[in-house]
Amino acid sequence: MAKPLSITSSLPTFSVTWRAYFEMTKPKVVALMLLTVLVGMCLAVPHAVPVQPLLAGMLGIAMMAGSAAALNHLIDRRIDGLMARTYNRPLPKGRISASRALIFAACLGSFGFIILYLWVNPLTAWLTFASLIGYALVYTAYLKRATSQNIVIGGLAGAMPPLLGWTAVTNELHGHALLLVIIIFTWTPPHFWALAIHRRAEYAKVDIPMLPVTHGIEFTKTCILLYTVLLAVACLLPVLVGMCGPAYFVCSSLLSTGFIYKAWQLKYRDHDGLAMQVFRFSIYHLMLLFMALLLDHYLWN
Ligand code: HEM
Ligand SMILES: CC(C)=CCC/C(C)=C/CC/C(C)=C/COP(=O)(O)OP(=O)(O)O
Repeated sequence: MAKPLSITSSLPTFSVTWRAYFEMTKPKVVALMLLTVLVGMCLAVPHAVPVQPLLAGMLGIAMMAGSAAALNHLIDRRIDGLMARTYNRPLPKGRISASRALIFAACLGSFGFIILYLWVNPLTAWLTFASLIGYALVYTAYLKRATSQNIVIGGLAGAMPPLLGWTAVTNELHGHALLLVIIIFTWTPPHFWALAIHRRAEYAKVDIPMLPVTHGIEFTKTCILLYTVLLAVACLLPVLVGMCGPAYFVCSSLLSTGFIYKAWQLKYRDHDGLAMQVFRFSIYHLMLLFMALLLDHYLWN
């Protein structure tokens, strides 16, 4: 006898599949990027951000960043399947096929581009497209496997969001927006290398030339410390050019001191789990720094 049709039995499968697609967009990373987009938008104008570039800009940039992340999952599916941190991802686990992942990334990226092109401006659409190519193709498909400076050079794509927010509102490139890009660019190496120290053996196993694999852990710790000092200088630039006021100066100085202290500990007073503490600290550092930019902007103006 034929089984009765059940609508409820297909529901969990549907939600599991959509969760897998959502996971491919690296939602937490994109969420922090969107904060930096929002800050770029707010700092671009002295008054309130107009609603259309705000909503269409955030949506279009989120879709294109999510598309870039899904392409990263697609291109890296073989090595992801071999590393403990990533083996459970949708593609290596077979929860989504490669062809579906490609269609998903293509649709998400194309719709994001169209939204930006039609409802924001072509400059922002093309700059976001360049960031997508920079991350998904230049970094993931080439640099990641080619050089230990992979994340330094590739970091430029991830650093672009505040500039994208700025151009979404003004349709112009501005030096102040570039300072925000420089901050994220110098933040990326200590952010990632702290994690790479913890995951060194896994990267070595799959032949990915991350700095701790090619140059050793001590050298990487020195680089992290030097980059946190460079980041502290980069964080002062908005104050030096008169873009930010005392509230930002105080907050950013505290955050810089904390990050340098953590990096110094990692180099000279390391203990179990400290590398991952530094990685987590980096995420709070960037989040609080951009919130401080926002707070300062509305106090200062
Ligand atoms: C080339 C540049 C970058 C590299 C190589 C990189 C690398 C990574 C890696 C490997 C993780 C995963 C850690 C894990 O699975 O436990 C991670 C997590 C994270 N990254 Fe980055 N990152 C970069 C740029 C950025 C940027 C620009 C942002 C935001 C503006 C960002 C925000 C985050 C956040 C929020 C997490 C935590 C995600 C979670 O808990 O699921 N990263 N990053
Ligand atoms: C359009 C636009 C703004 C694009 C930015 C795209 C984007 C989501 C960048 C995030 C950077 C990131 C998480 C890199 C880690 O990749 P990985 O392959 O080294 O790390 P994994 O092993 O965790 O995948």
